[in-house]
Amino acid sequence: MSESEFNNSIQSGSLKICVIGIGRIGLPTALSFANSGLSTIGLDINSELVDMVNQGEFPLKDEPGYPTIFEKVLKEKKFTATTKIQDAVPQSDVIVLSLPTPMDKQNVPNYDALRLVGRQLHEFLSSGSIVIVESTIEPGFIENELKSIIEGNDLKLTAGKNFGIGVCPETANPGQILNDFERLPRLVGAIDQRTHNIIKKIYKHVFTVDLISMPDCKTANAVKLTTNVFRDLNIAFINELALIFEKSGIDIMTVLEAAKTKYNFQVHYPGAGVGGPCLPVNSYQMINFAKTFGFDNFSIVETGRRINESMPDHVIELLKDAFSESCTDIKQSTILILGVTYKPDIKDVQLTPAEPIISKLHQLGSNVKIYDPYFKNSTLFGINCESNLVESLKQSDALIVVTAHKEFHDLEPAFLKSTLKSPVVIDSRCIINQFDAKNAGLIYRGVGRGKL
Ligand SMILES: NC(=O)c1ccc[n+]([C@@H]2O[C@H](COP(=O)([O-])OP(=O)(O)OC[C@H]3O[C@@H](n4cnc5c(N)ncnc54)[C@H](O)[C@@H]3O)[C@@H](O)[C@H]2O)c1
Ligand SMILES: CC(=O)N[C@@H]1[C@@H](OP(=O)(O)OP(=O)(O)OC[C@H]2O[C@@H](n3ccc(=O)[nH]c3=O)[C@H](O)[C@@H]2O)O[C@H](CO)[C@@H](O)[C@@H]1O
Repeated sequence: MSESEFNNSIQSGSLKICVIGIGRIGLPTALSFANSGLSTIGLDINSELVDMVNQGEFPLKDEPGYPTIFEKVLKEKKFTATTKIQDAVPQSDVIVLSLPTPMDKQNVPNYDALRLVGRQLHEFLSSGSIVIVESTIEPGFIENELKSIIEGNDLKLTAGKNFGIGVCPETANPGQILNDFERLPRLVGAIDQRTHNIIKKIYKHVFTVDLISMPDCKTANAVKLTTNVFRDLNIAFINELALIFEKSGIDIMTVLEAAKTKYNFQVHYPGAGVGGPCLPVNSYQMINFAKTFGFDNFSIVETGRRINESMPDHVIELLKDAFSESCTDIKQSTILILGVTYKPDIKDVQLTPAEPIISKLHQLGSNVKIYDPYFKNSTLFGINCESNLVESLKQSDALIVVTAHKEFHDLEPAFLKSTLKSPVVIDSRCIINQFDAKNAGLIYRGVGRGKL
């Protein structure tokens, strides 16, 4: 299709969209496309997910606004899902890739899903189509790998000639994706100007947010990584500062609240570690990217990762210190983990720091309980999660706040003192007032807080 034909098909609503990967990001993306009036097919290898969606059950309960949009586009028959790429891709004009880009156990980024789908697109992509990669990838992956995979060796497809490829990196934040889709600017990069212009027209039609033109795909992907690695590093700085302040009797939260008054201080908070599918992975993507240019040691990013990955150990050290004060033997003790998701108020445990904390407690011979409002009556990390907070506290020798869900902010020290078997509280997110904790008779340790 020519640029003007794409424009006409957007306005007439005849443009056909296929979103490949309808997970946390891809499903809301597909629904937003459908909600803009464009018929959209969601493609996924997870047949249970596809069946669930086609039966009208929305899987992302923690994404406000989307259950309503989901019902609307299903009723309008603007959205369906399938596992069959051969049914979805040939009839689509625009293919959006929202595929996972995880890392392996050695922290090496894994782009196999994109490579596999790239080979399938070589087989099923219709001439004149546009491929838009929303997944978070290293700069250059499109230009140096994916483009050639889709082109293949039979000259059937040539990028810039009979198909276009570009990127619009994801910027949404789990738990508030709709809000972010309606608010946050999006980056657009492509292999040629025509594709760039078409992608901008499509995203302006669907998301109505500011679109920031980048000179090419790799620059757009570089911006995406830069912003998240910047965040990972800043958190590492505050985490290491927290260790120093603990020894010097300075309260990190008091420092941060005051520092926030400086106009150019961007506040970050200490914690049990940095989890999620973004920040840890994006830092290792950046490290991997640097290696391709001979920077075998992107030292500041690697140091930041080491600090953030050491925080679960620090939480365990705080527990050991508190147990030495309460003369509790960590072996055979029962420890309650409060909050197990990687960040507050969403149901997602990807790379959560709770996992290494739990594993280390088991190695020390402790019995671990989990209470998380998003995982009641579930089994996580081999543990049957608790469904009743009070009962869990009564059976526990210590409490570790790992993830500060909204509902934990009201926990009163006196209540904890009266319910815990022994009054030990490790607060990795500093949500409990340490003076109130002391006055209530708790043996309290907070990340970044000296002993009172
Ligand atoms: N989750 C976030 O907060 C977030 C934020 C910004 C960017 N991103 C990026 O967006 C991309 C997608 O992340 P996500 O969180 O939505 O992942 P996800 O795991 O929630 O969803 C990915 C989906 O792709 C499907 N899939 C995997 N291989 C497939 C294949 N070969 N064909 C079809 N479907 C396949 C999976 O079944 C899954 O449903 C990643 O690159 C991630 O880095 C995620
Ligand atoms: C599109 C995209 O890529 N969006 C990202 C997404 O990132 P995300 O979903 O991974 O969430 P994050 O908030 O970054 O948290 C990650 C981990 O870091 C811990 N943390 C956080 C802040 C802090 O001060 N101290 C901490 O210790 C926290 O507990 C958690 O484990 O949303 C962020 C806005 O929320 C965005 O900025 C960020 O670009």
